[in-house]
Amino acid sequence: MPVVRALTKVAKKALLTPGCGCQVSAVAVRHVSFSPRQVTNASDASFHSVSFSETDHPKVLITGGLGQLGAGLAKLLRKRFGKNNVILSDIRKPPTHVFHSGPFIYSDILDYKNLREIVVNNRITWLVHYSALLSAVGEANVALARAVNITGLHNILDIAAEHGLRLFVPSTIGAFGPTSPRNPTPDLCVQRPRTIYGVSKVHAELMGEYYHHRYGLDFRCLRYPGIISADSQPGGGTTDYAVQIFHDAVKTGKFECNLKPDTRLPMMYIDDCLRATLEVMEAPAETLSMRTYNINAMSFTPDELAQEVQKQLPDLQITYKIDPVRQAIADSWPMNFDDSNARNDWRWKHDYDLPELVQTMLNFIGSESQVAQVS
Ligand SMILES: NC(=O)C1=CN([C@@H]2O[C@H](COP(=O)(O)OP(=O)(O)OC[C@H]3O[C@@H](n4cnc5c(N)ncnc54)[C@H](O)[C@@H]3O)[C@@H](O)[C@H]2O)C=CC1
Ligand SMILES: CC(=O)[C@H](N)C(=O)O
Repeated sequence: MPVVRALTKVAKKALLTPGCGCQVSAVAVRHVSFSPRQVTNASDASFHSVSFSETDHPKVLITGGLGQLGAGLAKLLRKRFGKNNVILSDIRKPPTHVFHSGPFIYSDILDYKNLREIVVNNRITWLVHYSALLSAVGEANVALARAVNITGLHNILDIAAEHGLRLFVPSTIGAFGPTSPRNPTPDLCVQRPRTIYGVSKVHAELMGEYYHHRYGLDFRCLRYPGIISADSQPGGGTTDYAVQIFHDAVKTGKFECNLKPDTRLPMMYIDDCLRATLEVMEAPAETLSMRTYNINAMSFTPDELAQEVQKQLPDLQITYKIDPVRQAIADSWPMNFDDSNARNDWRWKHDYDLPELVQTMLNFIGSESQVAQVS
């Protein structure tokens, strides 16, 4: 098999070369990295990488940037690294305010050559890979979820390794399953998820860690809980109810919940999630004892969330109409997340607990709805 032979030859060469990706220091890792795909495609494989010393700031590409989290992350990173150093990308047309807030580019993660062109032409040094189909939409379209979440990830990994990028791929509480310890769920335990979303995320964790050890890829991964945001809509997950309740409470005073009242899941306000992402990306490599970390902030049930919202909006009426697909998923996920390794290694600390989350969401959505009524 020529592919295997070529790989073996190059791997041997790399192992004999000082600074091979296997046991090198963090600095060397950034300078020497290679991708199996480039090696097998090009006979004169040159292991190009852009080192951070060439630029003052990282040059960041965010894939899947028009979802719930991407625009918020772009805003945070642009504040830190400059507007033009952060490129948002997606396959959808950006809304006007996003289009005018900084560089946006079309990028389909299933198109390997186009991705490579973007990385090369823009001298990208950090890649934040947000494209994915989430848990509920993934179950509704398994073939597409498999393509985007698994084939797409392979493209991302190869391009990141080939160009010496620092790569962030989020994982999720959904990477665990019914046989995992659920209360609390530690970083290292049985992971046998029952959704294509979860399976693809375990695959991403393992592939990223493998590329780190095998090729020196600077892979970093956080397992996010359900993320709650006021100014962006969730993309079809099991935890979406915890965003929708705020919008419905303010707009109609009624909310129909698709999970049972006692379904406990780990959750986090978006500002904490995005800050954690920046912090782990900036953490010195020697502080990271692992490449995949749980992060957490709070854990609540629909009933507990509704009671907290009712402290501010006492007339809110809650009814329950259970979605069997989402309920089965939620019942297999962690109830509480143990994030002590993140807290110890790189000093992760959340700012928002349930009362602050509820106050912040209601303030934001309430003021938006007042503006809408005036105009
Ligand atoms: N929002 C949450 O509660 C959590 C999110 N995560 C992870 O964080 C990441 C971002 O999540 P969200 O923003 O909530 O997701 P989302 O579902 O809101 O957005 C995903 C984006 O990926 C894009 N996309 C789909 N196919 C694509 C393709 N072929 N090429 C390029 N882009 C494509 C979509 O157009 C969409 O804008 C995902 O990887 C997700 O698994 C993890 C745990 C919790
Ligand atoms: C927790 C997640 O990964 C996401 N919000 C989902 O519910 O699918």
